[in-house]
Amino acid sequence: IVCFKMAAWFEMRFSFLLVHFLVLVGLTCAGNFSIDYDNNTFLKDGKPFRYVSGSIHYSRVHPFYWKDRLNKMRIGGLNAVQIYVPWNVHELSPGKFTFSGASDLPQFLTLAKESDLVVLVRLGPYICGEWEFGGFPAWLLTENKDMILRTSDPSYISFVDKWYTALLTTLKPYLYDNGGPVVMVQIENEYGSYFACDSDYLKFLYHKVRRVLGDSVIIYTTDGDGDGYLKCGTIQGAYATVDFGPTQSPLGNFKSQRDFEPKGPLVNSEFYTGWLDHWGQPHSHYDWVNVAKSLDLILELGANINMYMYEGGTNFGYMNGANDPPYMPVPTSYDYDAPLNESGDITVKYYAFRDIISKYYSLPSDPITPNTPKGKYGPQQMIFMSTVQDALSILCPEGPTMSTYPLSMEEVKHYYGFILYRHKLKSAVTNSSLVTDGVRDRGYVMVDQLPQGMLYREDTTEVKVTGSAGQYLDIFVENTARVGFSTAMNFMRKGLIYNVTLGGEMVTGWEIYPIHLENMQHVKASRSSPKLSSSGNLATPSIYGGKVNFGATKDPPMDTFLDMRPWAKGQAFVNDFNLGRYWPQEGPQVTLYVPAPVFSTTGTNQLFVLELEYSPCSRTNDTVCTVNLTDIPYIDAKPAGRNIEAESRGAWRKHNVH
Ligand SMILES: CCCC/N=C1\SC[C@@H]2[C@H](O)[C@H](O)[C@@H](O)CN12
Repeated sequence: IVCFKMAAWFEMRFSFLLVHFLVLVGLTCAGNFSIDYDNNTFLKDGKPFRYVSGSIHYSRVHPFYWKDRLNKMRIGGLNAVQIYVPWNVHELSPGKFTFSGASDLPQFLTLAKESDLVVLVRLGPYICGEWEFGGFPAWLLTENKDMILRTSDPSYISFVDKWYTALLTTLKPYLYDNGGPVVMVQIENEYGSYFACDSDYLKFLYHKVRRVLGDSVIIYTTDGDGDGYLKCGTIQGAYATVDFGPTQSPLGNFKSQRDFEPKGPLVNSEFYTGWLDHWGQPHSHYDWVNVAKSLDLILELGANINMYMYEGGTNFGYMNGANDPPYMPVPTSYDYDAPLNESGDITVKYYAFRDIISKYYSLPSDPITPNTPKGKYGPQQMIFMSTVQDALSILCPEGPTMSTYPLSMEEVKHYYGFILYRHKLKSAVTNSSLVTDGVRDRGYVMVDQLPQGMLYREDTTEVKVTGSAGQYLDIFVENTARVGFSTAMNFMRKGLIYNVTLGGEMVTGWEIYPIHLENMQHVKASRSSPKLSSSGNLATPSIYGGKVNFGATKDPPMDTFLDMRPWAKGQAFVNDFNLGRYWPQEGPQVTLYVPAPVFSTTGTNQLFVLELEYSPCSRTNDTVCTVNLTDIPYIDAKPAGRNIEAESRGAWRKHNVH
């Protein structure tokens, strides 16, 4: 308003100066964020500025809670947040872009600005982040299964170009120079850790951003703190930053940044406050004292810092990622042992880091926001509804694709979750070997819905099968995640990706059923029952449902945690919201976070579960057919027994963490 009145006053008196004045006013009203190389600092509106930032991923927090988390981050003493833009939540199919609902990036940026936080946007197109396929949409693999990701491969670049145009035009109004919160944008992600080292690719990304966003926004890169990483991860014109975890000598960690940026602000773009988990591994935990001391040392240097993660959140649905080798999917919880835990609650790290920050900056006067209340709703009655096979007309309304040989999920354009491969036996088999090393990633083998055994990509490629001619041989495959790191990313097809033999003969003639679990709510209770394998530890993958019982309370539904013990492994929904995967017997995650906003406050609420292996339910005794809604999260169970695979996973962690 001030700017407008000033412009109007000038127009009445010196219209010939108006053009010049408006330009001046425009610059004055908009912000300006730049690098002062002589004084090794950022400048925000001409004044030295050091950011104390935290990573939060909008795709991992229910939109209802975005404001709550951002406000807690501000009160925690932060003046900035860093986000990833996952391509696969914004372009669900080629050319169809969405920035709404849980993918409403403009809304998230608006809320960040309202919380007086500037935003560092990590554009991708690759984001790593233990997110499904590192953020890449899986349909890229349908377009060209030989595409070499993260290179100047023309088939890859053509899709990146279209995606970047949609993203950058959406982002432009939110640049700091245009009055928004976005002060810096990152291209790619730890590119120096990738085998390709394709500078033409980085140049393409850099110039694309410059063409759309203009010359003033700071473009940056992030790499591990080693010259070997920055050698291929940096590009002329983009400010090079590094990432490293708790350290007693941060100046040493910053040396590699100084080797590439002799002048300019020190920046640690990922200061690890905790670490990622893998199914079957102990929950990662970083001691808060050690992390706080290191935070203090970094702030004492005057360096800029982004704490990764500050709010980890949840891999809802099928969006968890995986690492390889060996293949190791990450759980639904992305708690990361972060200062704000998965459900946004304050932890000891929050208090500790806030105290450290208060040595350097005065804290907001607001009181620390209380944690959201949690509902302890107790046991929830479930009932068997149907086996997957008996519900195919609902779960796969489009019907099967017929094929001589198995087709991958990408070839039938079904990218996430589950798919059923069916073959009608031409002759009887008795204890015959079914063999394939093409299952991606877990396959449940059945004949006439009777479980025969399980296939797993890492160690089980054979199952003994018995059946009669005319019976259906079914292989129900779970895609447990596409790897989001290393060269392995380029070999990420899912479902059955190689042929199958039975008794030494090639199996030909398949019906292929993509499974749409979001249709579970329409499945009618069937009269059949799941069949139990001879070993007793596998039952026909089946769907169970139950009406949520909140008890006598009149209060609106609260955040709660779904404890699936003693069920084995599967996928859980509340109404049509896909909470994610559960696997309590594998651990370390046992409970699934259920954000309150997924419950209806007016109608009834339903729980739906696809159980893959074994449920406690039986026709004769439904008192045991329950799941539990508790008020306490449990994500650090000790995986049972010696697990060679888990130990080798530990090797990955040692090998890969720089
Ligand atoms: C040498 C590469 C190590 C892999 N980098 C990791 S493991 C945990 C974190 C997140 O994935 C983050 O998205 C990466 O940028 C850095 N990082």
